[in-house]
Amino acid sequence: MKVAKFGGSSLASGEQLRKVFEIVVSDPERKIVVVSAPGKRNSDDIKVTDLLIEAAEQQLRGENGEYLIEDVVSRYASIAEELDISESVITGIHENFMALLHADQTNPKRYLDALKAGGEDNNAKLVAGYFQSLGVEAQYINPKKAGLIVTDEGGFTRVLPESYDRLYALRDEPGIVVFPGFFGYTLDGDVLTFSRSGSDITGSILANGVKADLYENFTDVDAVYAVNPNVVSNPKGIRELTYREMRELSYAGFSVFHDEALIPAFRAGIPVHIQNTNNPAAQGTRIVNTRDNTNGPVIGIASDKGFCSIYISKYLMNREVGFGRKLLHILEDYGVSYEHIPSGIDDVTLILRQDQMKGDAEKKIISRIKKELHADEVNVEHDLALIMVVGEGMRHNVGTTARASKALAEAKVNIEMINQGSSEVSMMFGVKGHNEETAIQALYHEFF
Ligand SMILES: Nc1ncnc2c1ncn2[C@@H]1O[C@H](COP(=O)(O)OP(=O)(O)O)[C@@H](O)[C@H]1O
Ligand SMILES: N[C@@H](CC(=O)OP(=O)(O)O)C(=O)O
Repeated sequence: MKVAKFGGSSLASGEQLRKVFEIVVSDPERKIVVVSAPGKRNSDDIKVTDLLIEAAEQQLRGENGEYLIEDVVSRYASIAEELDISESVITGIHENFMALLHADQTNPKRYLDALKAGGEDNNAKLVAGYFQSLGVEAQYINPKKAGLIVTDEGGFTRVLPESYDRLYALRDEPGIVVFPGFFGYTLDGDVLTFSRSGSDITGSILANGVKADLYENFTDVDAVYAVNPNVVSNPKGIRELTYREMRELSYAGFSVFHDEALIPAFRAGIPVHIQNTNNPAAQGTRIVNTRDNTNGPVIGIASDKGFCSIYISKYLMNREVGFGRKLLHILEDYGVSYEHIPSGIDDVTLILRQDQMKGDAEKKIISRIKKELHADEVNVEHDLALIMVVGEGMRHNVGTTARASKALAEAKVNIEMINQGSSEVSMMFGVKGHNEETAIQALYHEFF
């Protein structure tokens, strides 16, 4: 049995849905179909999810977001029209979105999540209706009915482990199950969405729950490429990646697959296959536990912007018991998490996502570090990009760091920090945000 997830780009128009249908029915093993909300039809388009977020925010500001809901509904209507799906389906979708828009706003986060989730929920109904109209046994199944139970952990949606056992029963449903991605229900019956692009997570949870043989993730590229194809043209496609490599690369910026979507499939030993809806004959990329051929030290290079670093220096920091704890406690007081902590004898650097520093949080954090920890020096650097060079082969190859540093030096990119850390499959370089693309191109040409 296979779980097939289709992303927003695969569901943006009637023409795309036709391709999805052909793919699903061409393999009887494709039993569970997870869908996102309609995505962009071209590069200037807006995703349905973004329209829904804007509509919710307008309502919460006391403005009227109804015109945005009309835009959203017209997206479903044009798909339905292209595919000759009964108008009553669109009437139902319109009513549902209007009810969500005018729902109780006492808890703004819950209100926003419910409206956002409507994008995938209504799309699953539309896709199931389309499959039925072509004479195929298919049904929409709601995550609450299926038992996809989630919880809110400090603002992050996490699946509850008991969901997996409940979801197993989906195996026995008749025909094809069309399941909306991106959200689940709390034990109290509230809708909670995963983070953006979270339908990949739903697909992985379902693959684990039904103990699928394969989790197929259909998108709009022939493969996961060694670098972001928007930064280097025609980059090398990757045939096989390990879970660990993909986890590092998706965390560090490969937006093609959500970084939280690997763990459920990985825990159940289910391989993930990333494929192209627009070219299903292409080989795609398989994500597996181990791969035989390491093909040189590096398999991919990812990057992400929007980081800052706090450098703290204090003579004899290494001898001071509790220094790290006190430092991290200050961050905790402001609800700030860290990404990396490279350290030396007398110094430590905290690398954080800059957007967490709301209001005067940064000022307060710095002043407390200075006062409470009696630091000799505290410096903040903004607008950093982190570049992750990843590959299982790195463990067996000598000189990879030297090659990377040389390539960056030749491209005149100053390395702000290096962290080889405890991960055996990656090394990280911090560079100024404006050097990100130059750095990626230089590293790509060095290793590929
Ligand atoms: N290394 C990479 N390999 C392939 N695609 C990548 C990579 N890095 C970023 N991308 C981008 O990810 C996009 C696919 O992800 P996404 O837009 O979320 O698709 P979907 O609509 O299927 O969810 C590609 O079109 C590509 O622009
Ligand atoms: N529609 C949601 C969830 C999702 O997974 O979408 P996509 O498959 O288009 O990345 C979002 O835009 O975040």
